[in-house]
Amino acid sequence: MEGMMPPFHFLFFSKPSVYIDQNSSVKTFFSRNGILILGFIFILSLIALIAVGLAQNKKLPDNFKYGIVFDAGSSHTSMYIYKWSAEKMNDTGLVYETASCEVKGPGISSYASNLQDIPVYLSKCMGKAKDLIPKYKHQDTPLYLGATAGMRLLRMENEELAKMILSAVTSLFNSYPFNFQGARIISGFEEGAYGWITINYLLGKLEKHNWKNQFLRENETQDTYGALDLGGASTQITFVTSTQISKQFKKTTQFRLYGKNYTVYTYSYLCHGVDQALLRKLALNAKDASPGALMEPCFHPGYERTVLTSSLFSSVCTKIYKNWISSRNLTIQGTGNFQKCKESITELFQNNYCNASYCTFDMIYRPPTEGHFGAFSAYYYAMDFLNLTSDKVSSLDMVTHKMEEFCSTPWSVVNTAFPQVKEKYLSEYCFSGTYVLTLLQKYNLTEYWTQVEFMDKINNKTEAGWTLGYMLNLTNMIPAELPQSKPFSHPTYISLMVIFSLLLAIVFILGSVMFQKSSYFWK
Ligand SMILES: Nc1nc2c(ncn2[C@@H]2O[C@H](COP(=O)(O)OP(=O)(O)OP(=O)(O)O)[C@@H](O)[C@H]2O)c(=O)[nH]1
Ligand SMILES: [Ca+2]
Repeated sequence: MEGMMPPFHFLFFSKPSVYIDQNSSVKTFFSRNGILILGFIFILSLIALIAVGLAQNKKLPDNFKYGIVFDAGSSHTSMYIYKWSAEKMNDTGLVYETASCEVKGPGISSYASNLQDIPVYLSKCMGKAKDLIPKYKHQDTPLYLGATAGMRLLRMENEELAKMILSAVTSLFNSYPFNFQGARIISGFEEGAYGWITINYLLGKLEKHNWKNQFLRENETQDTYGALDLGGASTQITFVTSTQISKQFKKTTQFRLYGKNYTVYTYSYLCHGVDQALLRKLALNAKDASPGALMEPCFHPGYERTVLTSSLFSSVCTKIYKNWISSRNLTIQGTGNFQKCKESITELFQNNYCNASYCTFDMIYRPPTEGHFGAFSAYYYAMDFLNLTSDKVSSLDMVTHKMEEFCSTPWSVVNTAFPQVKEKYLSEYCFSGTYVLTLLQKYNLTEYWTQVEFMDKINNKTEAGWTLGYMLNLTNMIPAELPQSKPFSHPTYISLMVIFSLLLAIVFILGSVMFQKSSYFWK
């Protein structure tokens, strides 16, 4: 019987078999105990591996980070609180808006003559930030305030006053427990560029994963969206261009994001925001007004608004018209005529021209527009209210027809139909809708109506605007190079480790058994 295969239950540490030679009892003792020890080590290793795997994959308490940005615009100030997972901060699209707060009152530039009111103005939203962000995160939460066109205009008029407003904000924000990073006037160039970053980051256009969770390479990324922002005092247009632009124009910037280079054209037209445009239009037309009255095609028939003419000329954007009339009361009377309204708005743009290699109005060089555009702020407010967003209305003719109908509707009818809408907004939708169409036409974008998407909150969460891009940039949250992707996800890695360790252990035990068996065989 010597040399025969031992029964399989030998593997399970049965008594030494009867096949064993009496002389080899010492050897048998060692081999049996060796297998016992190996088996023990095997079970221990298995338990350890499973424990490591489970511990590693245990859901960790959420480690979120927060950032606060105040957008101090010309017409009003808003606060946005952003939130993201600390582990995934370099992925795209993962930072989102978790809360926002509308500061009650006008734009911050109107506080030039009452600086003492700035703490009251901002403290309600700051209180909200303190309540919403967990206390132990306050010190790590960056806080920024960026002021835009309203403050740019004030700085042109009185630099000292603009500085005093920012100092008042700085001393207030320094008294809060957040990591305050400064209050400043951002340039129109930054406003356009950060708006472009925001929408492309949120739309996932900067880098993409394919189905294997690998990053797509340079020429495989999706086309980016151009960004159109229409504020109260300025408007920005920003898009990636393939046109070779002479350096002298200084209107482009290079971004390297997630390993890809972008040549981005951006320009901010000061005084072309919707409030300043209306003021310029009224100031321009006031010279031809019969004493005390101004007929206005951009307001509904039956609408009346009385203004002091000096208020029309108080802005830097309208000062050039100042000498034409002395200050008096002026009653603006709506006539509700879309075509006339459009003609009068067209007068606000000078020298519109576009050929194959460049376009311009107001003598500003612009390469021809390319691709899709996301239009936000006042573009969205007007077109959304009028139900004229490009996904609802397919042709420019339809838009024109609807605008003609809306502008000619008597004010009493409009006012009764929308009692919940603020009078300022409601009375100006005919003007702002017409202004949006004219501006898009000046950009040569109305021919491609369906390529303009009017957007508000992207992914139903995060408002389109410059603030998110500003914070992403200042916190270095968008890497220049593509992050290296790992071949396996963490759970897959742990599972594979367990399986292969098990296999190794089994092979090892089987090997020792076989070795032992073969030693019987050669006896
Ligand atoms: N209909 C409507 N209009 C709004 C709303 N919020 C702001 N506006 C108006 O839309 C215009 C543009 O507003 P914003 O985009 O906030 O402008 P801003 O940031 O204050 O101005 P800039 O400094 O030029 O960027 C202004 O005339 C506002 O009064 C809104 O919710 N609905
Ligand atoms: Ca703005």
